[in-house]
Amino acid sequence: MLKLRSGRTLYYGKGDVLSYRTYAAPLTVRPIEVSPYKGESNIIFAHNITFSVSSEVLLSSFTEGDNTQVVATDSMKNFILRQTAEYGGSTTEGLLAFISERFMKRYPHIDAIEIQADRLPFSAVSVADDSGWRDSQLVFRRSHNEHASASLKWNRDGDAGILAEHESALSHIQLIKVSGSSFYGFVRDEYTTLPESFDRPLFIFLDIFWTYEDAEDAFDSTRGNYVPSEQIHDLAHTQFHAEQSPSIQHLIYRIGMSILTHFPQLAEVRFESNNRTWETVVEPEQPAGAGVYTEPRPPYGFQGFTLSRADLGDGGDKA
Ligand SMILES: O=c1[nH]c(=O)c2[nH]c(=O)[nH]c2[nH]1
Repeated sequence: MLKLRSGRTLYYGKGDVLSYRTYAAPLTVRPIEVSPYKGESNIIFAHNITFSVSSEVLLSSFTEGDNTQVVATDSMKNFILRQTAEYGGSTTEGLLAFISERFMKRYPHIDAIEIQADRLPFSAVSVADDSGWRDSQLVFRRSHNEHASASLKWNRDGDAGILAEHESALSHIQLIKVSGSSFYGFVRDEYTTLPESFDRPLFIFLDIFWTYEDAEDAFDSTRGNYVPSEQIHDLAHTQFHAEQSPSIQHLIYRIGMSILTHFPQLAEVRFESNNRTWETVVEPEQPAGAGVYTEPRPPYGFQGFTLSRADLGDGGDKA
């Protein structure tokens, strides 16, 4: 939310700016051992962008209906789409920085910008030819699974914008582990009806957010330090798969330690999780036996947690 120096909230902008760019520069990333991900063709580089601006000189547009300094949100949409054609990089964060920097230059009366984008994921379909199965370079399917996103805030300093905040994210992860999770030892008192569970089918909704020590690493993948959401996802999978979790609280802590250990270029990692554990209808009689579950009834539980490099301590974590 953008504010004036006086502390007054003042902003306007455009949401749902849908931008389907084709043939952006391919992304290549440094591989990590727990992920097969090495990069992305970026043949489709698509985003849903939200853009807003703030400025002292816009006050009169609210108080007096004076539109002389108002860049129409329709023009903002056109600006975003046209600049997207000119972007030469390969990351969502880089695209948002490019648009913001150009906007600050073009409209010197704008003091601050907030820009956010959800990547619209498309994955190549598999096609067979004489040498076997390969990814089509022409046909893609829209994915409605988890997606990457990023947000940036800029404040004007002279001719340019100075980056005030940045965050990258992987949103709407939904993971179920059918066995190997427990929840016991919690406070038992007159309000407790929940039985202790030593092996529950743990279904979590999870959003993971991260910030870089130096945001240039997010903007410019050629520096070799870009952290792709796919590798973050694979680290989260690996941790969930490998460990017996005593709670979601501890699970997200362990995922966070693993992320900060693998990526020294990150300053912080943040989690928002939901507990969507299936309700048991028919208890399995033995491990890996037939059980039947149904959707849990509301309400749901949630957790939030932030880790920074200070949490790694000396020598880092062995996660
Ligand atoms: O992982 C969990 N953490 C909790 O704090 C909690 N509370 C609850 O009812 N179930 C769970 N599960």
